[in-house]
Amino acid sequence: MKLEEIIKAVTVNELIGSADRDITGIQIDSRLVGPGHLFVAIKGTQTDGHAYIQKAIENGACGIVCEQLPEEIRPEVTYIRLADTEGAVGKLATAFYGDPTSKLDLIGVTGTNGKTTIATLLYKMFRQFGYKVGLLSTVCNYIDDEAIPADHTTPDPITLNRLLGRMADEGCKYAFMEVSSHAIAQRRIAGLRFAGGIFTNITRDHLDYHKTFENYLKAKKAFFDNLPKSAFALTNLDDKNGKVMVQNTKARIAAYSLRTLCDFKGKVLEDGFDGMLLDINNREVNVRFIGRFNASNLLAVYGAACLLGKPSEEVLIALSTLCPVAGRFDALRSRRGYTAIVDYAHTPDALVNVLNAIHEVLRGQGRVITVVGAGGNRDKGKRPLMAQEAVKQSDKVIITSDNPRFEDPQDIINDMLAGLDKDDMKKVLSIVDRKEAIRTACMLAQPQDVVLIAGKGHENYQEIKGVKHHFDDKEIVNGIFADE
Ligand SMILES: CC(=O)N[C@H]1[C@@H](OP(=O)(O)OP(=O)(O)OC[C@H]2O[C@@H](n3ccc(=O)[nH]c3=O)[C@H](O)[C@@H]2O)O[C@H](CO)[C@@H](O)[C@@H]1O[C@H](C)C(=O)N[C@@H](C)C(=O)N[C@H](CCC(=O)O)C(=O)O
Ligand SMILES: Nc1ncnc2c1ncn2[C@@H]1O[C@H](COP(=O)(O)OP(=O)(O)OP(=O)(O)O)[C@@H](O)[C@H]1O
Repeated sequence: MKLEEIIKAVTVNELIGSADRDITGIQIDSRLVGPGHLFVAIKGTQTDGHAYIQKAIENGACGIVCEQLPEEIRPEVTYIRLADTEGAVGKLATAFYGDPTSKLDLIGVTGTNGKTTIATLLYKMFRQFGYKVGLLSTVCNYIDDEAIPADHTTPDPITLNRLLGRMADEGCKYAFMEVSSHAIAQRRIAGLRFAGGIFTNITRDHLDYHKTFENYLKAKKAFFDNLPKSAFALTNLDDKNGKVMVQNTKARIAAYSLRTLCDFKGKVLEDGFDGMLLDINNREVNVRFIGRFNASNLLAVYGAACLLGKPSEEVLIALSTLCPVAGRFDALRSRRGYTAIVDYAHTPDALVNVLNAIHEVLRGQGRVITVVGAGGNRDKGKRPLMAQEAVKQSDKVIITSDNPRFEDPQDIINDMLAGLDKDDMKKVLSIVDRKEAIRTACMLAQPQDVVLIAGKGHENYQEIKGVKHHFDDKEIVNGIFADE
């Protein structure tokens, strides 16, 4: 593609060299640059991409987008100076990858919890309806049935547009994506035209990055502020910031709730460890999901599907066939009679919700044994809160490692224990080895009990001192069940 076509997408302050060049790739990382690429220098959180301009040229870049020109200007390179490269890169990538969101309907899901669940269920549902569909999610990205490993909730703008470009080229009619607050703040989604946005909820999280809850809220809200008029903005009225989230949007507002009468109103009529009976807009549907928060997620899925024009009857039928997303309230039954639930509740609020859901179903007929940890090198403030919430609603708590990254797992456990008093400690064991912790919880369980394995057991690995080790909570539980 010609450079002049790409840079039409942004306001250029200064152009040095020819814009009549063929561009074969676009990069924000000099290490990925190849011959004929356009390199965009971004001031990041760790380093300044401007320091790598010469490296990018050595690797073959023929165009440089920057905020400050380098001292050495080379005749064989075109330099494009503009005011804000971070804000521009998404727009440049969108232009380079053929404006994918003009060819498919992109729906973004944002909020502290529920993004993966809702985006994945919409992807599954629309494939059931017979469409080719894309998914961009923390667990894995999909271009229809092709799985592409994910290393972010929302990828960097180049990867994001490349994936969306492939989805459009391969005939996907819809793409569902998780939109993280980091991605909004860093404008990874700039240049994309959304057909819809869904808000789940907002509670304390990611304050290591956003610093204050207000900044975190502002980042999420910016997503809705920037939706186009043609899009829908589907919000959750059960969250206290549900209305605030959409107050400045130009998009068509719709709402879902388990409490208030609105566009998509639901109610839990019956619940058990095998599923729930829901009432959605006065029609009953059996679903294979557990917990009120999942009823809320399913309402969002229902609402979004209806807003995308699917008949409500068809959507209800599809809802009844959907299965839980791996590791999201995954209930496993032991031959000894107890239930193990693997859930990636990794915020205090998610932990409260999961424990509430377990108690709603247990109705005092069994005990709850919780295995919980907290991730390393992230928001330390939530560690004592996780321990406190676990203790409040469990009969026994085993505090253990949970993706410690570069930190010493024992230090993280100590931060969690610091939130507990002497009485709390009577219920608590700490076992650093996560496998051993799960095994001990299962050993302690009696028939009727529930073992909750919570915390972000980072999908299928644990990063310990920077090295990733395969680790899958569900695999461990199935191994224990096999030995029982
Ligand atoms: C703190 C943070 O969010 N950082 C993100 C940010 O990188 P950065 O600003 O820190 O980049 P930097 O390291 O300072 O480098 C600046 C620039 O120099 C470039 N560079 C750097 C070195 C070099 O040799 N050559 C070179 O060109 C870099 O490619 C970059 O363009 O922009 C990058 C591109 O989009 C992201 O990959 C990176 O994510 C880091 C790896 C990360 O871990 N982010 C997490 C916190 C994150 O984004 N999480 C959210 C949600 C998680 C959740 O909900 O649980 C997500 O969406 O995944
Ligand atoms: N609507 C909800 N309200 C509160 N908690 C929820 C909700 N949906 C899911 N959870 C809890 O959060 C956990 C993570 O769910 P999910 O992966 O869907 O969220 P997420 O927003 O994608 O988070 P992440 O991107 O960090 O994985 C679930 O296992 C459950 O414990």
